[in-house]
Amino acid sequence: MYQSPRRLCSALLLRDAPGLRISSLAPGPRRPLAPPVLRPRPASPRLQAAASGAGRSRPGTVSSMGNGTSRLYSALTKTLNSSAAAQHPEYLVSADAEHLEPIDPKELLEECRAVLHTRPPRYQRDFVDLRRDCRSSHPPIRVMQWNILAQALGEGKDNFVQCPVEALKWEERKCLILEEILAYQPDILCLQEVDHYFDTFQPLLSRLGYQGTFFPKPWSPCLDVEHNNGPDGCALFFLQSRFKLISSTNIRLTAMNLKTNQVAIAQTLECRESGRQFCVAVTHLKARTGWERFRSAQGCDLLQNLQDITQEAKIPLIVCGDFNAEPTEEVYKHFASSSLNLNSAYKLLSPDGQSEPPYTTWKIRTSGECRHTLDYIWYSRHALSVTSALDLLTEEQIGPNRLPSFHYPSDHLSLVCDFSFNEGPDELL
Ligand SMILES: NC(=O)C1=CN([C@@H]2O[C@H](COP(=O)(O)OP(=O)(O)OC[C@H]3O[C@@H](n4cnc5c(N)ncnc54)[C@H](OP(=O)(O)O)[C@@H]3O)[C@@H](O)[C@H]2O)C=CC1
Ligand SMILES: [Mg+2]
Repeated sequence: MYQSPRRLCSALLLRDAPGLRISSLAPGPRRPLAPPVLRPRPASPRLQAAASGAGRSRPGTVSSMGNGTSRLYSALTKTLNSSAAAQHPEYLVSADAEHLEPIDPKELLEECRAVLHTRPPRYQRDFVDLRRDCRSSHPPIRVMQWNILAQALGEGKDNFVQCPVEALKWEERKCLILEEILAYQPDILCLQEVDHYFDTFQPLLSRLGYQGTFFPKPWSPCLDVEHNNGPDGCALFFLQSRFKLISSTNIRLTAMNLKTNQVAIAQTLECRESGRQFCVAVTHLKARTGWERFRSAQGCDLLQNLQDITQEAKIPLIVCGDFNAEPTEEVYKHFASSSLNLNSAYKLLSPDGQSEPPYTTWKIRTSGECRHTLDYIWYSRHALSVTSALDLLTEEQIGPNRLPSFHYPSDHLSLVCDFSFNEGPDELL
């Protein structure tokens, strides 16, 4: 397959030919690139998963011990029964991850692919190399931003009129989401619309070596949906092998001095390799047209909180979010011109580095087609550099029925960037 010099290796190896499985994890640019391995579809994908030596664990991810296949099978099937969290709405009480056995990411990926074997091939997205002069001696920090679509909203409220209900079945959609996370292997994962934290993402991701935090919306619209799985909210995960948690703040955003239904999580982390500290935040601002001033006020409140947490920008910052705002909106302009000195990472994919992508979400509702740029990864431009970013899906790949679909689990695309700390005079704010 041809790849332009700026393209790095294929990230999600998902064009399964009939009778063949493609198996490999997606290394980022800092990792040696292994081409996809095509091999015959095994009689038992789960046995194959246990036996497979293809792919690589990332440094810091844990390897399985003993009978990985059966443990993994039980891990995944356990998450299929998700009513427990809805029956026990102690949303802020975390499961005791210490007692859960580690999972090998390769095995979980194979397990997901086995569940998804009837789905159409997923599309490949490539990392675009943005390194100008990368002087960092430490491995980059990979950050994923993703509104994964709350299950209750997708099935009960969103009205994706061109998306068949079967495409939204949680048992399979969950595996599509996990497959995407496992393919890109982020060091930091910032999610919105998470309504399966305690029964799915927290237990599975903690077994992959992540530490997670969840902050639900106070009045989640999910709770209005029959058979909901609890409130949706923001979740922030980081790899414990790479970072140490220094501080964590759950923020209920205010607008015009009133508490709102929108939230954020901000954490200060320390890199274990370099000892450098930085702050990462995740948020999901108020949706819908007519709420532009409200979003703007929420953005100002978040910026104020981040000023305090970063000690007036002394600590480098990464902010991920579904801002529900096009770049023309006031809240975007507040972020672009803040004294925190932020840049939006995905602008760097444009030829002049000045334009946001044409869309990060694309869906068809009863009101018609909704194609918008709403999701962003902001970063401290003087302290950090974006060394690569995952390209978006093309219109053709997204398809005429748009998102979500049988081959993509959310109406929002994931954004993934690799960051390095600037070394030298640039890092001074
Ligand atoms: N019980 C109570 O007293 C209260 C209950 N509520 C509940 O909360 C809800 C509002 O919550 P709030 O957080 O302000 O919600 P938002 O307006 O922020 O939207 C909530 C979700 O709806 C999605 N959405 C956006 N546009 C549409 C659309 N056109 N059709 C369907 N879904 C859409 C958004 O997805 P995306 O971001 O991907 O666009 C978002 O995740 C109320 O509808 C009510 O159900 C709220 C306050 C009090
Ligand atoms: Mg939504």
